[in-house]
Amino acid sequence: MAEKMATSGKSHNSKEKKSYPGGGKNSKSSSHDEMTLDKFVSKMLPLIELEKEAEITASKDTIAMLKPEVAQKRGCAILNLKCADVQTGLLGKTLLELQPNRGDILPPHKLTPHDVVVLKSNKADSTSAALGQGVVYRLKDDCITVAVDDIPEDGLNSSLRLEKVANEVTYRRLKDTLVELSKGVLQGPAADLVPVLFGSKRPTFSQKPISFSPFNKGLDNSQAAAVSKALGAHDVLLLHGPPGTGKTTAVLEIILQEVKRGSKVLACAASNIAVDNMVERLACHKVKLVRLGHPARLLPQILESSLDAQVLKGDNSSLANDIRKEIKVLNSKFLKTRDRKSRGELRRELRQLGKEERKRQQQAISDVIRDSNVILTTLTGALSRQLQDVSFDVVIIDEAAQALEVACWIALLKGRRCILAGDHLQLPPTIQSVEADKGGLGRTLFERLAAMYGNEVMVMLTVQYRMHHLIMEWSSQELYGGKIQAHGSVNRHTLYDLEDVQKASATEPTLILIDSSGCNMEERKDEGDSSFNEGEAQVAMAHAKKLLDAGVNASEIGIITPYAAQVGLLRTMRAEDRRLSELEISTVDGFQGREKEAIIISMVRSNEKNEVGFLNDRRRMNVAVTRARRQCCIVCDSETVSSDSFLKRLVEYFQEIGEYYSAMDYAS
Ligand SMILES: Nc1ncnc2c1ncn2[C@@H]1O[C@H](COP(=O)(O)OP(=O)(O)OP(=O)(O)O)[C@@H](O)[C@H]1O
Repeated sequence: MAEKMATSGKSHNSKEKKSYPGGGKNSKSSSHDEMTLDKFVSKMLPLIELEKEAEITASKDTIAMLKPEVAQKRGCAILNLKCADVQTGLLGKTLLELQPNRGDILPPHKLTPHDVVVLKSNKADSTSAALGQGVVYRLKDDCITVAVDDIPEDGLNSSLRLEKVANEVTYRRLKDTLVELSKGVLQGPAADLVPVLFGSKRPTFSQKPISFSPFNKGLDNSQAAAVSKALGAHDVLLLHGPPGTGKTTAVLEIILQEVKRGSKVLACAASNIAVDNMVERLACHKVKLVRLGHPARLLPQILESSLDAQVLKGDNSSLANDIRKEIKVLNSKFLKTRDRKSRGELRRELRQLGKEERKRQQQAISDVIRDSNVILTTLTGALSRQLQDVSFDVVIIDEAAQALEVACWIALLKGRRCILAGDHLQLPPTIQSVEADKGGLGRTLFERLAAMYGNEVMVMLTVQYRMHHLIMEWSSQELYGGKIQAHGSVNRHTLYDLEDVQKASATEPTLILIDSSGCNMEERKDEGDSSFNEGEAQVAMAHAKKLLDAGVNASEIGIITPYAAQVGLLRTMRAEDRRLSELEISTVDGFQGREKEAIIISMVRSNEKNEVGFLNDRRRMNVAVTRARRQCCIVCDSETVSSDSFLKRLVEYFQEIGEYYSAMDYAS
């Protein structure tokens, strides 16, 4: 039976995959890994369709099947809204500002900026047509602003509701990319790259190592070697960054070096937050960069670097500004006009002006793109029309091991060379459709190339800046061929080195194993078939409280558990003690890419059959353990989890090197 995790009902590819610590030595592909371009396109097209269907079904399940009031309770709809203002945003979009009809603030909801939403009349039933569709642009406690392409013809004066819907644009872009990949690549910028990435032409590197004068004087040897190898790559390099090894630091140096030698760079990642992270860290260097993407989707501190902000500063946009002012005047007229004929005329006029504004804006956008050396965007954002016909010397993808291969191709088709940074030994992208997952949609390009070319194209960073060496050692030995070292700044750091933290039995150890075996702490299942373990949850909380008592800040502690029901249970317990409000409780997936000073892992599984479910995915436990900087505490039933040899070695390592407690002693 499929296990339920706490990723909004998403399922993960949990099957064990072969790992390549540092890559096989020039290992040419096995027949399983051979993938021609044609095979790839014909395999992926139906899988993307399956994934799209799964997402649409999931959103229909939550909204169309529910009464609007229930949908609102679940946070995926907001009822009883009124349209308080209509404005024009960049590129001729219309911004509708919606406020609650009753009360001052919006009811609790789960809508976030960049969600796709439909606007309906409040009275409409689930099958009624929408007044319009748009993207959440801005959110405040008392209003929500939605960007729509066209002003709804009617209904804005009535009471309204918003419903979240599946985002089909992404899937359309993925499909368009596959079609593009199958037909036009022989002439495009990536014409020489494509055969290398599909194994029909071997990758090549410059004969001599490329020397460079680093912008970041603190680069370690492995980072410097990786940058040199990247600069010498004629087609592709995989930059393998195990947890905490400064992968983004190396990526930024590569970007700066590429710009220095005159390259035009496209820098991408799957998530907005990872792209913003690069923008923020590049901002202090004098490099001409632009961040593409809807302003509502960017961190406030990088808005200055956004395309929209830069376009506004450009000469070409002043004309567009005048047109926008005119549109605003007409818009308010439109809102007040009741007469059908006059409304029709106004709408025609608005459309015409919108068209004119778009033309001017396009010109302003082209100017900014042409003048920038580095363009940063999400992978799907790389297909936006602003980048049509723009090509790059190099495409750099951060977090590439968490991106769908098809999504990577959106960016890759625009460049002659590519650098992919990531770690295929951490969790891959989340796939909703079980069939698409089984079919291989979640297999990343990073993983495929690591399997196909191994060390021929891969370079690994080997100094990590996060974990005490004891936390790192297990992961390094199990997954990275024992090649990782802890930097001196973290090698022996402890919780009690932190300001205001006392040396105590809870804060002294680096590794702790709290064993619930024989303590009558069996797992149970909730109605949704997700596992939980009340005894373990109590023990995990008890340890968190001991840390608080010794002076550790709640915000520096994280509890990680793979199961949705256990996350729910722990959060309920957290709500009972105000001191714990900043304590973060999440799934492994929720913590990927992040860290805490102290991590408590609740494994949950405790049963007579010794079943461990998806705990046996090495990547999941690798991510969980390596989130910890100074202390990692595992709560588990050692007997159950030791039925898996990988987990057995983990338990034995903690037992041998760390402090060992029985859950019984601990709870008491
Ligand atoms: N050469 C270095 N010297 C000192 N500190 C470094 C160095 N390289 C990276 N760091 C530090 O290590 C931390 C992680 O760096 P970075 O964000 O680049 O890593 P990452 O590999 O992208 O992270 P993650 O492991 O979360 O994917 C940062 O605090 C960074 O300042």
